[in-house]
Amino acid sequence: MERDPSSFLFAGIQFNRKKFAGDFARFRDKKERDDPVESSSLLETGAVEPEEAPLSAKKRKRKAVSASDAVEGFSVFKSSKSSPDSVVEHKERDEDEHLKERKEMYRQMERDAILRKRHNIHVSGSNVPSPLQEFAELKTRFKCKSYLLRNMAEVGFKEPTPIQRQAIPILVSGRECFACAPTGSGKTLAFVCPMLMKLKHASKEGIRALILCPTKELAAQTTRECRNLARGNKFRIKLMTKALVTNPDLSKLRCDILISTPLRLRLAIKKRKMDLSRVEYLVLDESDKLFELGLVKEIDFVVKACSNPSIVRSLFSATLPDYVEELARTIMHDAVRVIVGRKNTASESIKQKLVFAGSEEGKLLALRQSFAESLNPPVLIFVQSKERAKELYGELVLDNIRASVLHSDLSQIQRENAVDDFRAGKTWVLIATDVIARGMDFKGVNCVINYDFPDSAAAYIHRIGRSGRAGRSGEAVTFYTEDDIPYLRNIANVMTASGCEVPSWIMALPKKRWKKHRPRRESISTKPKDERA
Ligand SMILES: Nc1ncnc2c1ncn2[C@@H]1O[C@H](COP(=O)(O)OP(=O)(O)OP(=O)(O)O)[C@@H](O)[C@H]1O
Repeated sequence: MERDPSSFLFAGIQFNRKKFAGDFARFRDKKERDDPVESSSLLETGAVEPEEAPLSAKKRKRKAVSASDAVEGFSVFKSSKSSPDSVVEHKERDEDEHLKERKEMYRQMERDAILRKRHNIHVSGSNVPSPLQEFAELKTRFKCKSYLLRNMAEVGFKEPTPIQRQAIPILVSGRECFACAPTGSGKTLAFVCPMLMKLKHASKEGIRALILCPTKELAAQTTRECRNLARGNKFRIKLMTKALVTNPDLSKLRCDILISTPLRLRLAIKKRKMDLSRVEYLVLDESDKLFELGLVKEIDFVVKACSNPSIVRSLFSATLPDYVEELARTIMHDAVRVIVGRKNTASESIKQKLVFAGSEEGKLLALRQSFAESLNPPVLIFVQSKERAKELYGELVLDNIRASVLHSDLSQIQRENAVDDFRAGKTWVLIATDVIARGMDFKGVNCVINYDFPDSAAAYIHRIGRSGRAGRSGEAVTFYTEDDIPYLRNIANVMTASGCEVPSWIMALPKKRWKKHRPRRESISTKPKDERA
């Protein structure tokens, strides 16, 4: 028997149209009267529709529903939850909303990608929060309090730096993050700002946030910066000083933010039973240095002591070796990785130069010549040991150069004075060991001189990063002798990566796996060799 082509809707049902012709006609008439759109269109469509078809069918359905708006009692019907039509309508609206949301999400992702590209921000991780276009978004998107925006504006922060654009939304959203961005690019604000936002207001609930820094100088500087940004709020921000560590009541310490070096913190936990179980926010600043100092156990101890399950941890540095990333992944949960520019490169605003000085005597001559001819203070000079810092200081004082010196043999007060005098412009030259190579923010250092060749590429990047900060230009001069030539290539690679020219013979040197390079050097002195002590 030939099948009636109009009966496909009833496929699988044995329906004798001839026998029930009268009922069929009545049914058909009624359906067409009640629902003209639906009846004709549905009957015309095939059983299998193309991909877009459900949408158009939905639109048609909506039209049909709107036709019934005129039906008496419709409003009661509409409000009835049990009505199947209302359920369908809700479902459709939800689907529409969902579709709109998805479209908006894709548009936002596109905008985020453009912004990240413009600022050289690279991210990896799931659902990374959108970067900031401007600081004002902190208020609209994250309800940042006015005092913080005011304080940032007062210190002259007009727009966020790349690391701030990305790291702040990540941390404020409660996500963990490890970040690598050039020296002087504003990483401190990138972790202090979200910390203040998350803490909201002062509270006496134990220690709520903790920042670990590799040196006392950097811890003091970070404390000052936190206090400046928190002005107008009653946050209690404490620096872990020697006096505080020896305080017998340390176990009862209540503060919103504590800033410490790992060793002092370990002492405080072990000897004074300091409680870190309420810490909501942990930052490891200069994280690679913290791990490099042989402090992996200490850091692990601190991370475990911060046992609050909702803690947000973050790692920041201008250099992030792979092993630190791996460590970060082991301690962090669903962290976002943020890299600004290229990983482990120097700031592009620094003009870098290599100078062959031949011998130790040659270095002193070259330095004196530079002072006589071209050096523009403030100048920061790095040497490889405290003994050499003292020797060079002795020489420069003879030349009537207004210099100060900073090394680990000095008392804390003497170290602070050396930094303060240099900051205040009372001294023009600061001679130092690597103790201040990391994180120290001396505004307007014109030139960094690596009097002694740095002992690693990371040390080089951080040392020269004391100049050329916050978008200013700077200069870095690195002296080298015969002993340093095997290690030149590693520095040259950093230089070329940040756009500086390097003689081709240096680039042709063999690559060398770099362990610490700290050769024995002749003492710094203009005295004849047989007269030296
Ligand atoms: N948004 C901003 N606009 C202008 N200046 C800023 C901004 N954020 C920070 N700064 C300034 O930039 C300088 C460098 O900032 P910061 O010390 O945080 O750099 P950093 O990235 O931590 O550097 P390092 O790797 O050497 O530790 C500081 O003087 C700081 O006040």
